[in-house]
Amino acid sequence: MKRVGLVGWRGMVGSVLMQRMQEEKDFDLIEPVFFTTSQAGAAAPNFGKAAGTLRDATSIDELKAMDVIISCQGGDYTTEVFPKLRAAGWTGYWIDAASTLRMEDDAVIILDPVNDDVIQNALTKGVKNYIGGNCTNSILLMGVGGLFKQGLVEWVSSMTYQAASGGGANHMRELLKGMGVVYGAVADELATPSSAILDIDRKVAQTIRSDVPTEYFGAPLAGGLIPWIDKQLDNGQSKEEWKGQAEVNKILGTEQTIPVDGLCVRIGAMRCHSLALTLKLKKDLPLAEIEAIIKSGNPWVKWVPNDREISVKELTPAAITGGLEVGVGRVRKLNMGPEYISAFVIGDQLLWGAAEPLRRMLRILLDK
Ligand SMILES: NC(=O)C1=CN([C@@H]2O[C@H](COP(=O)(O)OP(=O)(O)OC[C@H]3O[C@@H](n4cnc5c(N)ncnc54)[C@H](OP(=O)(O)O)[C@@H]3O)[C@@H](O)[C@H]2O)C=CC1
Ligand SMILES: N[C@@H](CC(=O)OP(=O)(O)O)C(=O)O
Repeated sequence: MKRVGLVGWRGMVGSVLMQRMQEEKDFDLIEPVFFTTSQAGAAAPNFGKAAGTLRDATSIDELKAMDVIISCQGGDYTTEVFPKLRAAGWTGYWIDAASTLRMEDDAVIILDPVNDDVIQNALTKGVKNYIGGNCTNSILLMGVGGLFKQGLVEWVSSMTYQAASGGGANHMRELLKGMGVVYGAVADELATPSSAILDIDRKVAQTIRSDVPTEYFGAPLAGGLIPWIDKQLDNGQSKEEWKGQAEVNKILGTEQTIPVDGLCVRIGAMRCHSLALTLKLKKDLPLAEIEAIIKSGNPWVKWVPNDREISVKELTPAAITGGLEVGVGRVRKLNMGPEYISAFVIGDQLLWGAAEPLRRMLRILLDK
């Protein structure tokens, strides 16, 4: 049985991973060893299998004893520990949620329903580093990967609506606190049907400007949005926007770069990222054929017909959150010409966007 080191298991991505591993009975197939950066020596969690005590996640000797390590601990941890571990001669498999190693030549970005061929090819070549993609890109490809796989996409513009969870647990809390602060400021007026809506609006605007907490997001998110995610690059893109083209092409293993660009925006959803896409296809295909190709992309595509009633019910964070289905809808031809189509893609960014590709990579290794 393979010894699998789990680092970052109690964080947000890690907790979702543990939940999925229990659901899929992955613990039956491995000897889990739990690591920590803060509580070494304390009792390890029991996810259906006793695992002794927590090991020190910075101990290269302890880590070296693992066949596989899955890290959801974050980029700083990877930067600190991974090079030391390899330098110490460790040849096990490293599976990671953090972006640190994604673009390295000796690493593969994993999203097996889309790029199993790339993963299998890398395994054959002896590649040992398998890194989860950026959540937005993974959801984009889980949604409309079928069109990419058939070589039909000339370019895609992706305008995103990204959930608070992309920042982490504290960001989700800040969003909820902010919602509470806004509501609290006008609770009395709301309880009084005769109160003037413009007075309520003025009070809400003032509250958002001055009282909504901004410690983690740096700007008020409740009742608003933030049109920038991640660092600023010299070319005017945000780092999140830069990842689009870089990662999508690496995931697909394209020989000729497919342009991917757009604006990434944080909105007040909890854990569903959405993308409004404009795709330029290489040819004018009937909508029915486009639908069939998108549906054939993978079994988790949830096709939503371009119908008002169904879209507002099925293509929303409320409908999609907590599940593995990736909603794809609002697909129609655009005024720009017959090769231009729109699509709205929505997925739970903690599942396909973070934990699930890591879990499935472990399974691929166990089945090898
Ligand atoms: N958030 C996301 O949507 C995505 C995140 N990722 C990547 O995954 C990595 C981890 O992200 P995320 O899970 O959000 O990070 P978290 O901040 O939730 O967890 C990271 C670590 O913080 C420590 N920690 C300290 N206090 C607590 C606490 N009260 N509860 C739980 N853990 C605590 C834990 O380490 P210890 O047990 O050692 O103390 C934990 O493993 C990052 O590199 C991120 O880039 C990738 C894709 C999407
Ligand atoms: N940056 C993403 C979340 C994330 O962790 O991305 P990455 O794994 O590329 O750092 C967001 O904020 O929604």
